[in-house]
Amino acid sequence: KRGNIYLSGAGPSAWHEEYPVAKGKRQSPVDINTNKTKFDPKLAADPLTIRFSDSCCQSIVNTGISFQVTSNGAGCELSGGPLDSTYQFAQFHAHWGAYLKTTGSEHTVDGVSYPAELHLVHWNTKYDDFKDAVDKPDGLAVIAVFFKRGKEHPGFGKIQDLFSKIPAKGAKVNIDFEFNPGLLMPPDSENYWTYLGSLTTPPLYESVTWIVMKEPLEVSVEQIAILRTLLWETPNGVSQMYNNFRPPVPLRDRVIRASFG
Ligand SMILES: CC#CCNS(=O)(=O)c1cc(S(N)(=O)=O)ccc1C(=O)O
Ligand SMILES: [Zn+2]
Repeated sequence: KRGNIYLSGAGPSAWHEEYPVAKGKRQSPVDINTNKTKFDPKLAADPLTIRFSDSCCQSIVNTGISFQVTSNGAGCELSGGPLDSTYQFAQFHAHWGAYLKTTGSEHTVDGVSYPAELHLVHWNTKYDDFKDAVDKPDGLAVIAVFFKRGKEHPGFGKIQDLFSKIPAKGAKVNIDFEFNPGLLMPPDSENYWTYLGSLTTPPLYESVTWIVMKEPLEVSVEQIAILRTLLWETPNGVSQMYNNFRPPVPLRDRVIRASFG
């Protein structure tokens, strides 16, 4: 089915046909070559301030390419570090791979993938709203958190319990319990890499300041499998959602800065 951007045609490698910016100068994701990152003491001097609240997540929707927990952003703001203004939390979603595969994340570290990657999307409050910010060069800031297999993460499990209620594209349910997205930050969220990039799905706007946490978050192997119980449309009908990630693209003329030495 044409609707599936990862499975229709040649997938991500064909996106440039409809979205020429796919071959642009500040596309995402990228491989983070830790020998070429540059420690920037300014990032440590003005620490990234990540504020979330218990009441900021309203609903969860199946977007057809991932789940998306949406927020009105109340009390959830991001500032400091590489950011010159305050960004407000809008939604989080994830990307993941296939059964028994090690791929799944979008960013890689020294060529190594994680099984999944969480994205917490924020928009620059200098603009009127998300829609106004989404295509501006400083419009969005996305925190990326790698998932690695380990101990169970009960907090994320509460979100995954809702997956069975959103079986198809467009399905949406309210979140009627308190969920603080701060639970999804790794224990140490001072160490991150940052670079100027883009959305990793069409329309691929070059509007994202990426903040990639160095430390992954542990979730259980069962929780990684539960991601694949979400459903999406494919050329062969409705099936399990997996491999909804764009592989890394060339870094071009960019340097990835590190908040740590
Ligand atoms: C118009 C437009 C737009 C972008 N929307 S998004 O920032 O929520 C987003 C961001 C990303 S990502 N992977 O770049 O953070 C992926 C998917 C989405 C989405 O629409 O579902
Ligand atoms: Zn994403």
